[in-house]
Amino acid sequence: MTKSEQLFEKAKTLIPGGVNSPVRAFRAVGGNPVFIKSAKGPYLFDEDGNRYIELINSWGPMVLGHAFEPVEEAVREAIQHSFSFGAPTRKEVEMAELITEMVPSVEMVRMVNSGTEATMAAIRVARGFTGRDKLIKFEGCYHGHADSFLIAAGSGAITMGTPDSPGVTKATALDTLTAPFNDLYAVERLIDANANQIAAIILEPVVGNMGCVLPEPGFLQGLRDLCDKNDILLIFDEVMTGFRLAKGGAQERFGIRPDLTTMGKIIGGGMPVGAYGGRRDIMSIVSPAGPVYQAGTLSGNPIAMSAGLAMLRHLNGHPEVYTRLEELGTRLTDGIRASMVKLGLDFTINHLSSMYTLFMTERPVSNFVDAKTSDLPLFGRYFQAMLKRGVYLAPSQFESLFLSVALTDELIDQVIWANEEALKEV
Ligand SMILES: Cc1ncc(COP(=O)(O)O)c(CN[C@@H](CN)CCC(=O)O)c1O
Repeated sequence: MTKSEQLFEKAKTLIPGGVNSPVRAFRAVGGNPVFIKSAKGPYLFDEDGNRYIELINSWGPMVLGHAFEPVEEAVREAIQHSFSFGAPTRKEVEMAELITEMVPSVEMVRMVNSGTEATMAAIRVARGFTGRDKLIKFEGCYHGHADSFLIAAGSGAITMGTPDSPGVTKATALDTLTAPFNDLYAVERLIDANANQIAAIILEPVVGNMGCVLPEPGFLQGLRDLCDKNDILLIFDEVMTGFRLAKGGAQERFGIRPDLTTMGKIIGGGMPVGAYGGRRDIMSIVSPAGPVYQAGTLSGNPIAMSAGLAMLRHLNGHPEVYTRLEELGTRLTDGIRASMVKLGLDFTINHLSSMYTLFMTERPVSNFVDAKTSDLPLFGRYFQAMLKRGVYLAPSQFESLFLSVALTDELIDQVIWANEEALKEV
C-alpha cells in the first residue's frame, strides 16, 4: 500500500469518509485521494513523493502559487507575537481599509473565518435589514454549508448527490426559493409569487460550483434591476471570484454594484478567513453597532490577517497578475480546444480568466440542468488519466479549476499534452 492509501484507511476510521471536506474524498472520480505533504509554486507533493501540477490551488486561495514568499514572511513575522488575542488589532483595521479600497461597493466589512460564515451572516443581515424571510438562490450554486443554502446546492453537495441535504428542516427550506441560473423570467415569477417576502437574491456572479458557468449578457444587470424595483438586496457571493477575476472581483469586471458581498479563499492567503460587507446603511445594523448578532472567537485572527494582508497587498499593487491570469487561462483553454478538434471531440469548455471547466457533454452549459448532462463516469476516468500524468484537477465535474501565476507557459503546454493523452485514453 502507498502511504496515501495507508493514511486514508486510518483516516476513514476516525474522520467521516476520511476527509474534513467531502469533495476531497475522490468519491466522484474513484480511487483513493492522494495525501498532500507539501506544495511549492505550481506544484503539490504527496506523501509518496509524487509531484503534481496544481490546477485547484486549495479551491482558489493560492492564486500566487504555493508558499508565496511575501505571505510566508508575513506569517513568520506575525507568529513571533503569539497567535490570538480575542481583542481588536491594528491588522484588522488595515484589512478593512484595504478591502474597502479594492472593492468599492464594500463600504464596511466584518471578518469571519470561512465563506460559509460570511454567507450565513450576510443573509441574516439581509433579513434583519428588510424584515423579510425568504431568499432566492440559483440551482447549482453553492454558498457554503449553512442550512439555508443546502437547497439545490452545487459543489460537494451535488457531487455527493445531496443537493438538498437531510437535516435541513422543512421550515428552513420553505424560505429558500430557487431558480435556474441565467433565467431572469423565473426570478421574476418567484418575486411576483412571493411579493414583499424576499429579503435577498444571492448568487455566484460567475459560478464555480456547478462547474464554471458564466452569466449571460444582461443577467446580472437584470437581477440588479429586479432587486431595485422590489426592494430586495442583491448579494454577490464572491468567495471564489473575489480578487481573482479582477482586483475588485466579478463586480468590477461586470460593472454591477451589489448591496452585500461575501468573500473568502484569496482573502486569507491560504489561512481560514471569510468576510462580508457592503452598503454602510446595511452593515450598520450588525452587532454591536446594531441589533443583528454575529460573532467569532477567531474572527480577524492576527496570523490570518497577516497572510491575507500580504496576499491582497500584492494583488492590489501588481495589476500584471490579472493580465497573466488571463494569458494562462486563454493559453490552456485554447490548447484544450485545439486538442479536441484533433481528436474529433466537441466537449464544452466554460472559461473566464483563470477559472474554467471542461464538461464531459457536448451541450452548451449555462445552468445546472445543462451541467448535469455531463458523463460523470467519463469525467472520473479523465480525472484519473490526468492524475496519472501528474496533473491535479478538482475531483468533481461540478467544480471550476483555478490557475495561479506560478504556472508557466511550459507547464500549461504540459497540461495540454496530458489532457490530449488523457482524452485519447478514456
Ligand atoms: C462561492 C462559494 N461560497 C461559499 C463557499 C464556502 O466557503 P467555505 O466555508 O468552504 O470557506 C464556497 C466554497 N467552495 C468550495 C469549492 N467548491 C470549497 C471546497 C470544499 O467544500 O472543500 C464557495 O465556492
